[in-house]
Amino acid sequence: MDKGYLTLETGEVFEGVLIGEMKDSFGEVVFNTSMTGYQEIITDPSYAGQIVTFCYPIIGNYGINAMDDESITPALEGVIIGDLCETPSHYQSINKFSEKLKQGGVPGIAGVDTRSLVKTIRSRGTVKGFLSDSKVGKQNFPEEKKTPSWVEKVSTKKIQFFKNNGPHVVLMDFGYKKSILNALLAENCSVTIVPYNTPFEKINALNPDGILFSNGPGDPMELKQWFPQIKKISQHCPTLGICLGHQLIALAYGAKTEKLAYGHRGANHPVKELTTGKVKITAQNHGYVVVDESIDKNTFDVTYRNVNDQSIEGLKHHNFPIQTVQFHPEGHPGPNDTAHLLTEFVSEITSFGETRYAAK
Ligand SMILES: NC(=O)CC[C@H](N)C(=O)O
Repeated sequence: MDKGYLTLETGEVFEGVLIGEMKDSFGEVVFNTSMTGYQEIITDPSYAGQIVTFCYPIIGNYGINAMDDESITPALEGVIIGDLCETPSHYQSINKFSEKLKQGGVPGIAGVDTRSLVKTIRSRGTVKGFLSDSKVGKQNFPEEKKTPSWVEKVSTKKIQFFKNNGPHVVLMDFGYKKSILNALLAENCSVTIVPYNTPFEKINALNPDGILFSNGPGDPMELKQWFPQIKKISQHCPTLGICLGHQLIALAYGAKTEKLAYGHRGANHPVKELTTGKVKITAQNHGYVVVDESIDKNTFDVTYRNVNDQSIEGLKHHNFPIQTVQFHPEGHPGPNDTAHLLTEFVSEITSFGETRYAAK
C-alpha cells in the first residue's frame, strides 16, 4: 500500500497509508469523537471543505449499509483514521468503508496516530491540512485557494416535494441531512425541500405550515446577504433552526457568531435545558457558535447551554414561534434525548395552523 501524508499548515506531518480516491486534497482538519456513525459522518454535508479525523480507533468494522447515508454524495475533503477494518461484519453491510470512499471520490489515510493528531489540533486550534502521497513541508504548504461557497455546493438546485397527510414543512436546504427529512416524514409531515436562496415570495406561494432551516457547512457569515430574507421567512409561520439554521436565525436578528477553538463534533455532548435543569446528551458537529453577549435577551430566551463550556445551544423568540438549536435533535445513530423537539415542533405547527384557521 502506498504511503500517504497529512501535512498541517503549522508544519507537523502525520503518516499513514493512502485509502479511498487517490488524489491530493486540502481542507480544515477537524476531529469527531463518536464511537459509531462513521457512515453518517462521511455523508453529512456539513463537513464540506473539511478533512475529518476519527478519534475512535477502529473504522469500517460494521461496513456500510443501504440506509444510513445522510446525502447522496460525500461532501467532505478527506478522512484520517487509525485502524481501517477491511473485513466488516454486520448483517446489513453491503460495502466496505474504503470502497465507499473510492465511490464518493474521497481520499484518506489510515494507520495514523490519530491521538497525537487530535492532541495537536486541540493545542493549535483548528488548522488547515494537505493530504497527499508526499510530505510538502511548511514552506511549500499550498496557498489557500478562494474557498467556494460550500452551501452553494451542497444545497439542492431544484425543489423536491414529499407528500404525506400531516402539516406542510418547507425545509430550507443549506446542506440538510436525510435524518431531518426522515424525522419530519415520520411525524406525517409533507415536506418541500427548497434551495437555500429561495426568496420569501416563493416560499409564501408554497403555503407552508412550518419552516425548518437546516444544518450546513462553512462560516454562517458567508450567507450575510440572505439575513433579511431569513428574518422575514422565520416570521411567516412556526420555525425551527438546526445547527447552521440556528446560527443563521441568530445572525439575522442581529447576534454575532465566532469560531470555537476546535469545535464540537461527536455524539456525547451534554447540554442543559435551562427551564428544567435537565441535562441531555446530544450529537453535534459545528465549528462556529453564537456569541452569548450579542444576543438581544429582550427578543430571545437562551433555552440550552453546553455543560462543558457554557456556550449557547438553543434560543426561543419571545413573540414569534421560532426555536433554534445548535445540536442535532435528529442525530443519527443517536443519541435521541432531544428527538422530542421535532415532535413538539410538529405539534406547534398543527396548533398554530388551527388558531390561524379559527381566526379567519
Ligand atoms: N452542522 C452544522 O450545521 C454546522 C454549522 C456550521 N457550518 C459550523 O461549523 O458551525
